Amino acid sequence: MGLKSSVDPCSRLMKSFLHQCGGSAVIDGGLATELERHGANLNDPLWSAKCLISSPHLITRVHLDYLAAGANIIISASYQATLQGFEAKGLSTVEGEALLKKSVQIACEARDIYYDRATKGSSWDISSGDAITTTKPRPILVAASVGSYGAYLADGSEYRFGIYGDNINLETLKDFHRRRVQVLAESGADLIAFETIPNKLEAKAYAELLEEEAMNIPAWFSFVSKDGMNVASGDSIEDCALIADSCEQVIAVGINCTPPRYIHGLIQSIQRVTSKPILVYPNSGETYDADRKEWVASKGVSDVDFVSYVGKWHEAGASLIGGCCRTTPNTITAISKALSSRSNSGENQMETL
Ligand code: MET
Ligand SMILES: [Zn+2]
Repeated sequence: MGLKSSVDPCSRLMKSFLHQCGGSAVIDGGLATELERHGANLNDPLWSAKCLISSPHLITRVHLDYLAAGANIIISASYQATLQGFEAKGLSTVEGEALLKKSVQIACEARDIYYDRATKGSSWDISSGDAITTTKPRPILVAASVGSYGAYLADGSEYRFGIYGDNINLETLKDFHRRRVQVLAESGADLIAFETIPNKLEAKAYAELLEEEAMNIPAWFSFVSKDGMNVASGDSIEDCALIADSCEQVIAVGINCTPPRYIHGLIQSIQRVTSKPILVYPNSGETYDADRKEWVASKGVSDVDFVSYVGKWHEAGASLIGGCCRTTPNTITAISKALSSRSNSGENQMETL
């Protein structure tokens, strides 16, 4: 199923998707860190997008693992895939654009494979030899990832400072992102996931691009915070969420790659300024050392701890919940179970959607 329609407003479509999911939807977990766990070496300016060239089969495998774990939304491997980054590797614009599209194709193919397996089920009609459909497939969306300008810089800017200096302004950011977003908007994805947005300026650049280029695709805006009150640059989360709120194509607003302990307060702040659905997909709580390009394990939370937050986040108003860096298919299985047990026990808040 898709979210695109020229008739219905984007927001109504998101609400209907959530309704079909039983009131809340499961986002997948960390993609890049899961690729690494499977042996990929992502110590490269392209990070997970390196696998688009070197090991696309691994990306398929991780998407399939997240689908098996219960994800309703899988996010493509384009977080750090930029035309500028591909060019620095000696690739042409045509080749770069093909790789962007490939990231979405891989996710769509994984969904097809998953649906195919799920609809066939495991039973067979002995007399005819036909497969008997035993499972009703759940709705699954493919989100095309767009990482921030800081992600392209590949120095952890989006976390560390969140601001890009005097040379970067609204127009520079729009110019930087324009073609990539246009290509992804035409790639067959159901929505664009603007991830790890570290400041107001970049949110504004995305909102203006979506409107000015009349891109016919819904989007979500997801911010990153290091203190539970502001986004990484120090801009307030409310100001950022307001920009998302005023953009018609934005179907959900939230937070990703932020420690679980900050999420509850951030949901409350976002809720004060928007009635759009709220999404959260925190990281494991570990810290990323951008100089050494590795995660420092000391402050992480276990899957059990992570999942103990899920009910609270849902109660506070988040209707799309998943995981970001260093979360795994196990985390997503646990989130999926936690959300469906809430929905089965009648605790989900359908009336608020
Ligand atoms: N969707 C991206 C990933 O999981 C988000 C990365 S946040 C630094 O790889
Ligand atoms: Zn992350």
